[in-house]
This record gives sequence, structure tokens and C-alpha cells, in this order.
Amino acid sequence: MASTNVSSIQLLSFIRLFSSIPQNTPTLFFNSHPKPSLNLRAISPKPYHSSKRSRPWLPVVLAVKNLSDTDPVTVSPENGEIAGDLPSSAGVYAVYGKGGELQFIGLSRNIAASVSSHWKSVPELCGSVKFGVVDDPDRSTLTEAWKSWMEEHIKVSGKVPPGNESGNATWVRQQPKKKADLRLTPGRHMQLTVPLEELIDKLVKENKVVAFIKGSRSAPMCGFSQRVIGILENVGVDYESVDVLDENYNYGLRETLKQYSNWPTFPQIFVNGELVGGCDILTSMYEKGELATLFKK
Ligand SMILES: N[C@@H](CCC(=O)N[C@@H](CS)C(=O)NCC(=O)O)C(=O)O
Ligand code: FES
Repeated sequence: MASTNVSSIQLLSFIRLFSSIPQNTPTLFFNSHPKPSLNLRAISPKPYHSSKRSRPWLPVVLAVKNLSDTDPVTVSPENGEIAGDLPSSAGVYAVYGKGGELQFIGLSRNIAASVSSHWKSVPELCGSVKFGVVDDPDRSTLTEAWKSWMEEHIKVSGKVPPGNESGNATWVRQQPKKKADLRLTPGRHMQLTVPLEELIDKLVKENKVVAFIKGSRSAPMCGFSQRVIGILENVGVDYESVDVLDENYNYGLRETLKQYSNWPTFPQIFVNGELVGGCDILTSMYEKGELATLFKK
């Protein structure tokens, strides 16, 4: 009887667990993957022989220590920012309230940034944090680490943390509606009387931050462009984006912009009418914390 109760609680918890993977947890990268639907096979994996997988079965090696073996770090605000020993690395984190009750388990590409954003939105719920850095942070390793902490918590308490309950919007950032990309022309059918260089010049001078990218801001077509969009979104600056691959509305832009800026590749980021650089330069400025100053100018 007792074991029946435990299994039904665990099954219920797992159902809630799988529908509450924090896909929208603040992260460095824009993530447009849809929420996974509940997959019972993920709960009860098939035996190896009945699986179609060609890879031999490998035991799962957890990337992080157990939740219970991890020491908490107190969240201490200083000058409006949280200070402490939180790393800007990828991994899992568990936020505890001031009374020590577990509030939320998240995964992030930047633990310090995610916890900081939670602290800014719900400081009263952020007393301390446990974290586990994942050294090789592909999405599945991160998710495995997150699941291991979640399962451990469910085994002990019989329920998911309140912040991971589906429908709880306190901890999970709602994706804001994306701005539309700017277009240089009304369409290829319209003959332009103004040279494209002039349109580019006007566009970069009239808009504070402009990112010329491959693809749209909601669906970048190249990893370099995706990275700069992720950085701009993460910094939270208001920016315009222009798709250099859009041959209908931005016909000729890809080659003309290279001549205008004297820069041979994309993405290209302009601030106050000046080219700042591409993906490498923006990434390095982001990592050194120089972007806030640049965007304030
Ligand atoms: N190191 C470059 C990487 C960008 C890059 O290599 N872009 C290439 C491939 S997407 C490119 O734009 N090539 C010219 C073209 O496609 O017209 C940066 O920091 O932005
Ligand atoms: S489109 Fe291939 S690297 Fe950018």
C-alpha cells in the first residue's frame, strides 16, 4: 500500500517535472525551442535491446554534485547588485527562500546573471543559492544536471519546487514580443532613386544600435548572428536588426554594406553610426563588461 502511494506521488511529480523544465529561464542565448511535451518514454526508458539507438548504452555520469551535497551561498545585495561567489558559467542552480525553503531549480548559460535577474524580480524569495557548474554545457548535459537535482528534490519532498510548478510565471521570463526587422526598401519591384549607400548611412545614423545579421532577429540563419542577437537581448539594449540575406526588401545590401563599412563579414554592429565590429568584437566587449558603457554613449 505504502509503495503504491509513493509511486503515484512520484509519477505525478514527474509529470509536473517534465512539463516544467525551465525553457525560458534567463539565459545568455535566445532560445526559441518549444516546450517539450510530456514523453512517458523519458520517464521509463526502453531497455537497450528494444531501442532503435545505434549507440551502445552508456551509464549516465552526472555533471554536477548532488543537490544535498552542495553548499549554499548566501545572496547578499550590494549597491543594487548581488555580490558573492556566483560564477558566470553554465550550470544548474537552486534558489532557497530566506527561511531555507527551496523555491526554484533552474538551468542557465550564466548562473550569476540568472540569479541576479531573479533577485531583481523577487528579492524576498532569494535567500541563498546552490549551484553546480557544468563544464561541457551542451543542452542535454545541462538538462540532465537539472533533472538530477529535480529528481533528488522530488524524492525527498514528493513535489516540485513552487517556482517550477507549471503556470508559475514568477521565475520564468516571459519572452517579450520581438521587434520586426527593419527593411531598407519597399520591395524589389520598386526601382530606387536613392543609392543604397545613402539608405544604409541614414539607417545607421538615425538608429542608435543597428545589427546587420544573416536571417531575422527571431530566426537568425547563422551562429555568428545568433550569438550577437543573444548578447544584445541579454544586455537588454533597444536595437534594430536588418537581414542582409533578404533579397526582396534588402536587395544588394550584402555586398554594398561590405563596401560601406569596409568590413567583409556579418554580423556587423553599428552604434551611433559607427561600426563597432562583428561577433568576435561584440563577444569580447560583452565578456569584459564594456557594452553598457558603449550603449550609454
Ligand atoms: N569572425 C567573424 C565571424 C563572422 C563570419 O565569419 N561571417 C562570415 C560567414 S557568416 C561572412 O559573413 N562571410 C561573408 C558573407 O557571407 O558574405 C566575426 O567576428 O563576426
Ligand atoms: S552562414 Fe555559415 S557561418 Fe555564417
